[in-house]
Amino acid sequence: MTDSTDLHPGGVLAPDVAPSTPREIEAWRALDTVIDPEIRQPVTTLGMVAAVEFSGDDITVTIRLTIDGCPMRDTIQADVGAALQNVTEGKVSVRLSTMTPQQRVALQENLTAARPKNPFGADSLTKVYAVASGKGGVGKSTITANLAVGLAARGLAVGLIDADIHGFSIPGLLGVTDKPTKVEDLIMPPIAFGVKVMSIGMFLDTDQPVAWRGPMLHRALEQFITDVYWGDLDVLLIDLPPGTGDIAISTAQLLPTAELLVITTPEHTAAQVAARAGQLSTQTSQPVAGVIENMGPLQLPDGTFLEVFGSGGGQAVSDRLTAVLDQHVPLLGSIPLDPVLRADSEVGTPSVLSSPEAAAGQALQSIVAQLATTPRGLSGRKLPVSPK
Ligand SMILES: Nc1ncnc2c1ncn2[C@@H]1O[C@H](COP(=O)(O)OP(=O)(O)OP(=O)(O)O)[C@@H](O)[C@H]1O
Repeated sequence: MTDSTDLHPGGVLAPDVAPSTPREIEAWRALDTVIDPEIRQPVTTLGMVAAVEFSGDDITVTIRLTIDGCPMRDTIQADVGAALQNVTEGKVSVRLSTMTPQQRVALQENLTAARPKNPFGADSLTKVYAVASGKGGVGKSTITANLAVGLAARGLAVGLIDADIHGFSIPGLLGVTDKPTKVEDLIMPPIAFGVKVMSIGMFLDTDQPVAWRGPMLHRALEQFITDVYWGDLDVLLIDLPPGTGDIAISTAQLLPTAELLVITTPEHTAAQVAARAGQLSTQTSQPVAGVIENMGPLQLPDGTFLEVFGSGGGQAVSDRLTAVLDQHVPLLGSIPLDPVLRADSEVGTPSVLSSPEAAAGQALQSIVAQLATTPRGLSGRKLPVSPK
C-alpha cells in the first residue's frame, strides 16, 4: 500500500477516502492543479477533496465546499472536471458537499497559522498604494478600480479596499454583486477581474446612508486588514474618501508602507486642493508615489481638443509636492475626459480591459505599466518597499 499522507492534509481535513491505488494517486496529483479561486491554494492542500473513487474507468470526485452556497461552486466544479479529463477515458463526475464546522475551524487555523495579524505591517512585501484626492467627483474611484484591474491583468496578485465609506462605488465599478463568504471568522473577499475586493458597501443595503464617525471608520478599515484572507498580495490599493479626513490617518497607522497616489483634475482650484491632500503626507510620513491628472482635454471628432476643466493641474500638483516634500513626485499621466470611460464604469467593465484602445484606456494602461512591480510569486525576489 502506498503512503499518501503527503498528498493531503491530516486531522479533520483528511479525505474520507484516502488515495491508495496508482490511478487514485494520479488523479489526486491532477487535482493539485485546481486552485480554489478565493483562497488561491490547491484544493488538495485545503482539505477540499473528500474522495476520488474509480468505478471501472469512470471517476467520481467529492469536493467539500467551505460553505453551503459557495459563490465559486460552479467554477470549482468545472475546474475539477477539466483537471481530470486527461486522467481517464471514462466519465468524470464531480459531487459537491460542504465542510463540517470542525473542518472549517481547522481550515481557518491552517490559513491563519503562519500569518501576522496585520499582513500589511512594516515587514510586508506588498506594495500598498492609498489613492487620495482633495475633493470628490474627480474620478478617484474610477481610476483606482481601473489600476487594480490593469495590474491584475499583468499577472500581479492584487487587492482593493474601498475605504471611501461614505461614497463607496467600487463594487458597482467592478460589477461585484457577490457578498464576501466567511470561513468561521475569516472573510473571503469576492474576486472581480482577478482583483480581491472589499467594500463596506458589501455589508449594507444599497440605499442605506452611512453616518459613521472616525473611530468606527478606523475599526472598519482595521477589520478589512486583519479579518480578510488576502493571501500573498503583490499590490494593495486603497480607495480613500476625498479630502484629508480620519481615514487617511488611519491608513497611515494601519498600513505603514503605504504610498499615496494623488488624483486631481486639470483646473487650478482643484489642483490647489489636491496639493493640500498630498501635503498631508508630511504629517503621516507617507511618500507620494505620484500624481495622476484626470478629466484632461477631450478630443473632439475633428481632432481638436476641448479643455473642459482647463489644463496643467496635474503638473502643478507634481511641481508643488516636489517642492514641498523632500522628494521627486512624478506626474504619472493625464487621463482625458472620455465618454467611453464613463460608459464602461456604469456597466461595471473597466475600460483598461474592455476599451484599451480608447483614449482613457490607453492613458490608464501607461500608468499601470509604471506602477507594475514584479510578481512576487514568480520572481521570489523581494519587492522594493520603502518603509518610513
Ligand atoms: N476621464 C473621465 N472621463 C469621463 N468620465 C469620467 C472620467 N473619470 C471619471 N468619470 C466619471 O465621473 C464620475 C465621478 O467619478 P468617481 O466616482 O470615480 O469619482 P470620485 O473621485 O471617486 O468621487 P467620490 O470620491 O466623491 O466618490 C463618474 O460618473 C465617472 O464615470
